[in-house]
Amino acid sequence: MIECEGLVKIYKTDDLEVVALQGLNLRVEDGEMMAIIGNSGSGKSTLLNILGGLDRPSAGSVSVGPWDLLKITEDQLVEYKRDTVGFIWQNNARNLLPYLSALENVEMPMMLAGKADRNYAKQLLEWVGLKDRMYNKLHQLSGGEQQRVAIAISLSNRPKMLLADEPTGSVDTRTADLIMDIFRRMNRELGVTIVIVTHDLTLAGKVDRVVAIRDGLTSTEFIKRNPNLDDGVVVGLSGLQEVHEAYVVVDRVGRLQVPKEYLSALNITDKATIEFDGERIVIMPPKSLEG
Ligand SMILES: Nc1ncnc2c1ncn2[C@@H]1O[C@H](COP(=O)(O)OP(=O)(O)OP(=O)(O)O)[C@@H](O)[C@H]1O
Repeated sequence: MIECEGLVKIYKTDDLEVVALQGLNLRVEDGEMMAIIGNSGSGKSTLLNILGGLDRPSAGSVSVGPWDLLKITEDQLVEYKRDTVGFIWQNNARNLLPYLSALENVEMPMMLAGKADRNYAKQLLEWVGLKDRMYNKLHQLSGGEQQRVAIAISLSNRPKMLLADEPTGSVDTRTADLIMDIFRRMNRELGVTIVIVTHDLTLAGKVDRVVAIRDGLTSTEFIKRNPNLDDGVVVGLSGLQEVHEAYVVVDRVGRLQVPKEYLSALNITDKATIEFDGERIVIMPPKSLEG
């Protein structure tokens, strides 16, 4: 479904260039539900905005299904966003209309797209657990309930891919669990491909595959050892590693990212020695050329 290779995004301001993505590789299969984690500023939102067609890549290649997002025209982009992508943000509720009911809020984008479908709108609200609240005005709903209305809206165009940027960032743990259950259902029953960007490792631990981004590059992949086990409680990165196997990502030309803390522990700055002993590849500080 998603293929990024050597994806680069440079933000240019008057006197500054920020390289937010520096040649990122990522592949997401059709029907997969996965998470992207990474420190603040590592490029997660940039990647999601590019995948959602909200921002243009600078170089490299990125495609979603049949769409090449580097070459796509403005008109095609409108079509792509309308038909392929569903988007969920942390504070979606601010994009909702408080004086309309939950149902009217879900119907509104359908009407704007010329595809009004009251029954489907009702079904979506039922799916997100708001069957009994669909006629309530938005302002009568709690923050968590509003976030679920937003999820229903993101599915109203029957997207093939759902992109969620910190979807549980402003709700409590119980609501976060509920939202994850909704995602899982949408993924399993409707086959929607789901990409979740999160800081929350507990949340990330609930999906089968987690990709970590560091400095605008995919650095590590965590793959669940037993995908049939739904969710053990994951606490911190070590928790993630208990349920998931961690792999360093090696790109097509053999590049991989060595964690900064390993490099600084060995005082490796710009060069290293690399040796192959038949079984392992060993990276060491450069050998002195003298003596
Ligand atoms: N519109 C912009 N103009 C200039 N620089 C930007 C812009 N958007 C993002 N950046 C920079 O690009 C880098 C990646 O930002 P991005 O928002 O993708 O990170 P993130 O991993 O989503 O962070 P967070 O978890 O804090 O949201 C950062 O250095 C950021 O300052």
